[in-house]
Amino acid sequence: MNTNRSPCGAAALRVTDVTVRFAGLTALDSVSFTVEPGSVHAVIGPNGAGKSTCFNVLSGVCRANSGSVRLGDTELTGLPPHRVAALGVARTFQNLALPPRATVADSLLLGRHRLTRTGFLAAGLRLPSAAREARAHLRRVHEIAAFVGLADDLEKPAGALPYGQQKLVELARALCMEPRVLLLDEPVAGMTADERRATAAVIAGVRDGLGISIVLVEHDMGVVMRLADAVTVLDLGRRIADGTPAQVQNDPAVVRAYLGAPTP
Ligand SMILES: Nc1ncnc2c1ncn2[C@@H]1O[C@H](COP(=O)(O)OP(=O)(O)OP(=O)(O)O)[C@@H](O)[C@H]1O
Repeated sequence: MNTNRSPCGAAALRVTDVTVRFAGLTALDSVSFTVEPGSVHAVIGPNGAGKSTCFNVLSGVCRANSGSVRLGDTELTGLPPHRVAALGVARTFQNLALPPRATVADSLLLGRHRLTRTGFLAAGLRLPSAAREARAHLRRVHEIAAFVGLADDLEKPAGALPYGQQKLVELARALCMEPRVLLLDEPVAGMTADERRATAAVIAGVRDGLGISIVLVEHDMGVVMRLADAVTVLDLGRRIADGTPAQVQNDPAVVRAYLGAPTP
């Protein structure tokens, strides 16, 4: 697969002092962390820690009350989701969001939509430029499907695939947007052990082979500890630890947050 397609090269994703309040509840309290280019950065924490809220801020679904999110020199703060996606931050969803009857190929082509230059008039008139562009997108869809291991499933309805493969279709669709940063919301939730292993290998391949930065919200600590280069731990909306998997695993504040032990 051509691995040199990220639009504007490597850039750090900087989250600075982000605060989100919902009617009196502070879901994120001045949270900061930096996702280094080409790394897997996990955001973990017990239930209600603020992980989904953080994810929603990064993807533009949720507006922060204060603080900023920047990708390299580009300000993402307050932009709507489609603008954030256009600037190179793609996301997958915790629950599958695939059109059930569409084939895998069509689902992946949906991911190419923002990169399509030909207007609907040229496409409708079947101009040669439109046909050339459509062929190039289809070629790329085939490359990405092969990269994630879905090459033999392109003509199947996405909704008929086993659950683990449907999640891979979602991941492949996000890759079809040629992102610089990929936000993965619980990518292995509900999977069998084999599916978890296969998906973890694909995620590592995306980082190592494509150089795309990945932000991972995941409850499966085995996957987090194996895959992540860095981990930010949230508890009750606050960042309580930040470091390598080994560092945060041994951090007393993290142990307390997960075990619910009282703070001395
Ligand atoms: N739209 C909302 N309105 C009001 N409160 C919200 C909203 N979204 C989240 N919250 C609250 O904000 C806090 C953080 O929630 P969030 O879903 O971000 O945590 P989480 O770490 O993703 O939890 P989980 O692991 O259970 O999914 C929780 O107390 C939650 O109830």
